[in-house]
Amino acid sequence: MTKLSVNINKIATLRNSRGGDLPNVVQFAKDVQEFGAQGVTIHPRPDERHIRYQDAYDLKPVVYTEYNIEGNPIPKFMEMVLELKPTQVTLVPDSIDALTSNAGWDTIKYKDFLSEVIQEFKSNGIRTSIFVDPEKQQIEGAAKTGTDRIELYTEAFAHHYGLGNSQAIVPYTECAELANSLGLGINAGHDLSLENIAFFKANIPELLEVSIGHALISESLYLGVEQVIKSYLQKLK
Ligand SMILES: CC(=O)[C@@H](O)[C@H](O)COP(=O)(O)O
Ligand SMILES: NCC(=O)COP(=O)(O)O
Repeated sequence: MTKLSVNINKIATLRNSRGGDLPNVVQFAKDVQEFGAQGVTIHPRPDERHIRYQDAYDLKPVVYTEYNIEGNPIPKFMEMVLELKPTQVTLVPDSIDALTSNAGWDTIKYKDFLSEVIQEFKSNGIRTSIFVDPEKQQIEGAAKTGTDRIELYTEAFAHHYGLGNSQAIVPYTECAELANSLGLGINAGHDLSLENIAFFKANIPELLEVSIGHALISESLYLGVEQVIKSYLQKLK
C-alpha cells in the first residue's frame, strides 16, 4: 500500500490571501485525516507565504497520522523540526525565492552536509527523506548519506505524461529499482494528480508514500463546487 500524505500549503495560501483564518489549516488537517489521508505534509518556506512556522507548531497536536515537514535545512528550519519531532523530515534544496520546488539535491556534491543533517535528525528519532531527481547517480549518492528514504521529484514525469508520453516513467522505475536494492524507502511528489497517480504507482515498485497538494486541492474545488452551489441556491430560495 502507498500512503497518501496531503500537502496543505495551498490551504494556507488561501487563508493568507485575506489575512484571517478561513480556511483554518488546523481544521483542514483534522478533516483530511478523518477522510482517510494517512499523512499531512507541510512545506514552510523562509518567506512564510503559505504555511507559517507557527502553523507547524499548531498542527503538531492534531496530526495523528504521519506528519511530514519539508524544507531546506537552514538553521531556523532545523531548529523547528528538532523541536517538533515530526514523523518525517524531507530535505528539499529550495532557493530562498523559489516559486515552488524545482530541483532535487545534488547528493554527491552535498554528501557531507546531507550526512551531517540526516544524522542529527535520525538521532532525534525523525525519519529522513531526500528530494531527488530520477537519476541513478543521485540515488547512489543518497544511499551514502544514510537517509532512510528518498522522495522522487515527479514534476518531469507529470509534465511529459500529461503530454501523452508514458515513457517518461522509465527513469523513475529504474531509480526505484535501484533505491530498493540499496535499502532506501521510496516516496514521491510534485504535480502528482488524479490523472497520473494510478499509472505512476503501477510502475514504481514499493512506493511507500506520495505527498500531493496543488492538484489535490484544485481537484477538490471541481469535485466539490457543484454541491456548494446547490447549497447556496437552497438557502437563497
Ligand atoms: C517538495 C515538493 O515538491 C513540494 O513540497 C512542493 O514544492 C510544495 O511546495 P509549494 O506549495 O511551495 O509549491
Ligand atoms: N512533496 C510534494 C508535495 O508535498 C506536494 O507537491 P504538489 O502536489 O503541491 O506539487
